[in-house]
Amino acid sequence: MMDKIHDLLCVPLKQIIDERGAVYQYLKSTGDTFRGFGEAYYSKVNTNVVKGWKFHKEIHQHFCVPFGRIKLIAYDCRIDSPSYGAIQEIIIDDRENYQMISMRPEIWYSFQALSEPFALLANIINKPHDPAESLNLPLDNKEIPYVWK
Ligand SMILES: Cc1cn([C@H]2C[C@H](O)[C@@H](COP(=O)(O)OP(=O)(O)O[C@H]3O[C@H](C)C(=O)[C@H](O)[C@H]3O)O2)c(=O)[nH]c1=O
Repeated sequence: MMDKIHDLLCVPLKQIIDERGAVYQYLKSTGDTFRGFGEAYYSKVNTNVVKGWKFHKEIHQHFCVPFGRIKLIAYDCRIDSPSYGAIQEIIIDDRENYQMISMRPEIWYSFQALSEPFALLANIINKPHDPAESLNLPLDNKEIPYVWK
C-alpha cells in the first residue's frame, strides 16, 4: 500500500550483532520523537491473530518488534490532516524491517502476527496505560475502510 500518514514516522533502527548475540536499539530520550516515559510493555500476538482496532486519544506510542514479524495497519481519521482517509501498511520485524514506529494519538491501528509461534510488539508510551483514554472498534466495522483477510 502506498499511502503515508502525516506524522506517523518509521525510523530504521540498528542491530549490533556479534558472535555472542546482539544489541537491538529501540528508543533514546534524545530522539526527535521522544515525548517522555509513562510505561513500557509487550503485546504478544499469536500467529495470524489480528488485534484491533485501537485508538488513543492522548498517548504517543513507540512500537518495535524485538521478536517475530508484525503487519501493522494504520488509518488516519483526522479531518484536518493532510493525509485524512489514508491507510498505511507497515511491516515491522526483528530482521530486515527492524524499525521503530512513532505513532501519535488519534490514529486507528490494528496489527497481525505473521511469524510463528507468535510475535512481540513492544510499546513505549508517554503516559501510564489508562483504559479510559482509548477507543476500540471491531475488526469488521463501517468506519475504517480496510478489510482484514
Ligand atoms: C497495556 C495494558 C493492558 N492491561 C490489561 C488490560 C486488559 O485486561 C489486558 C489486555 O489488554 P489489551 O487487550 O489492550 O492488550 P493488547 O490487545 O495486546 O493491546 C495492548 O498492546 C497494544 C500494542 C496496544 O496498542 C494497546 O493500546 C495495548 O492495550 O491487559 C493492563 O492492565 N495494563 C497495561 O498496561
